[in-house]
Formats: sequence, C-alpha cells, structure tokens
Amino acid sequence: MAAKDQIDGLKFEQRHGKERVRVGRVWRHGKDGPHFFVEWNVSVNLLSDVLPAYVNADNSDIVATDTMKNTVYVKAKECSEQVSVEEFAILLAKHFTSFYAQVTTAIIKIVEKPWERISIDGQPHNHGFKLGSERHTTEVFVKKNGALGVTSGVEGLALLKTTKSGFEGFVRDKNTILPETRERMLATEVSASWSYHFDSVSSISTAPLRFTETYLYVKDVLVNTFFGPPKEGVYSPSVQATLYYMAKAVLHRFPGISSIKLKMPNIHFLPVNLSSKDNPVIVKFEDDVYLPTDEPHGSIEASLGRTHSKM
Ligand SMILES: O=c1[nH]c(=O)c2[nH]c(=O)[nH]c2[nH]1
Repeated sequence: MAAKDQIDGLKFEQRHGKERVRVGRVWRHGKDGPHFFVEWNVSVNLLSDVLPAYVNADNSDIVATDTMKNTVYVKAKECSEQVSVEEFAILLAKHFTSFYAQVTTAIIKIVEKPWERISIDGQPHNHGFKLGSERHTTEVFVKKNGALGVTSGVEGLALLKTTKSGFEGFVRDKNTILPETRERMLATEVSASWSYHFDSVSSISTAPLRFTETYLYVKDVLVNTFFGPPKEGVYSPSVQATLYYMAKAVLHRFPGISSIKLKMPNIHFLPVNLSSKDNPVIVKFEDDVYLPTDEPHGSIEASLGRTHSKM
C-alpha cells in the first residue's frame, strides 16, 4: 500500500515510516500481584499527502520518523491495562490518522516475542519469564475515513510428526528419483496470517485481549488439524492437502475470520542408507535413522477465503 500521485504525467507512489521499533512493557498489579510482560517489534508506515517533500524539498508536512518512534513509547506508557498486539496496533494507527491532517492511512506491523511465564515447582512465577518458540504477529491499517483491516498471525510454529505422512502419485519424468511412500516424517514451520472482517474502527469489539484469545484458539485448531487425535493421528497425503485441511478448519470454526494464508515449508528428513564397496550394508534404512536438513526445503503456501465477505 502506498500514497499515489501524478507528477508531470508520471506515476509516483510513496510512504514513510519507522521499522523495528523495539519496546518492552510491564504491567504490575498491586505490591505482590503477578507482573505481565510483553516485548514487541513495531513497524509504522504512513501514507500521507507530502508530495512537496519529494519534489520541492519542502518538509513542512513530514511527520519525522523519530516522532513515530517516540509515539510508540508514549502510547505504550498510556496503556494502563495489558493490551494485545492487535489492540496496540489499532490504537497507534488511529492516533496517526486522526492526529495528523495530512496522514491518509497508517499501517502498523507488530511481532511479539514469545516470553512465557515460568513455573517453579508447578507454581506460576510472579515475575519470571522464559523465551518460547512461535511468535504472535499482526498487521493493521486504518484509513482516515475509519476503514480498517486487521490481520493476526503466527510465525515460527515448528511442527513434526514421525509417521502418518506420505506422498504418492506425483509426476514422474526423467528427472524424478523420489520414491513414492506412505511412511515418512513430516516437519514444517508454519507461518499463518488471517484477516478479520470489520467495517470500520467503530465496529471493533472492546473486550480486552479478545484478539489474543482468538490467536490461541486458531493456533490450537491449526495444530490439532495437523496432528489429529493423540493415539491414532491423521494421515497426511501431502503438505498441500494438510495445509488445505488446516485452513478450512480455521474458516469453519471462526466465522469472524474472512481469509487465512498459510505457508508451510516441507522440511525434509532424509532416510539414511550407508554402504561402501566392501560393506554394502552399513546402515539400512528401516524408518528409523534420518538426516535432518534445513535446505533445500519444499515451499508450499496457499490462502483460502470466503467468497462473501460477510456471513
Ligand atoms: O507433501 C509434499 N508435497 C510436495 O509437493 C512434494 N515434493 C516433494 O519432493 N516432496 C513433497 N511432499
């Protein structure tokens, strides 16, 4: 998304902002109550009517990116109660579009670092946190007329199953050596982002941490669909089919979500067979010893959305 103009019969698009503003925020309740902590990496981008800054070196309407950075800290300070990444992104975007006449759209992206409360002897610690794995993300835009878009997401959700996966019936040609199989490992690192449908800023629910709740549920649906029931699991005929089941399960369970995009690299665990001229069978692969790899990896992504934007 960019602000669009015409100059001397030429198309011109621009936006400016501050990337990777890092902020940590603690909320303390009472003297002995638990602390709540988040760490965010915030990116702000503004679409504004500032053509003279580019063509006439006139900065009089430019909101300095340094001011954008400071605003992130000011707004974090002003949040007296804990907020989700989505709520913080929305309040920042609302500020930029309402406070500055020349700003037509604000786009805010946030990645939350996965600090999790630690437990000692099974008891949640009041102020101790350790780093987990997957990250909660959001991207929000707010326009001056109140229109908005909210996406939430997860990245770095690493999943692996040791069976109930196969890949058969694919194209075979002179360059194909991959054997067909109904028994393999399946490993991936899911990145997902889903869009909510809201008409305008005013139609957003004000229930605190509602977005965080939905984020946790969506993650559960993705994970449960990938693995299936604990004892028997569920067979995956390909990453593509599993990705599709996962996306469909999310749209089925959450009427407020209008579309979902999933990126699921196929991270290969290669069967190990070792032999030499003198010793033809040093290690024979029997679904047991694998060579884990990072690269190259398969790249599979798709998005699924409702054909009607409203349910
Ligand atoms: O699930 C898979 N999908 C593919 O497209 C593919 N390609 C490949 O080599 N292995 C796999 N596995």
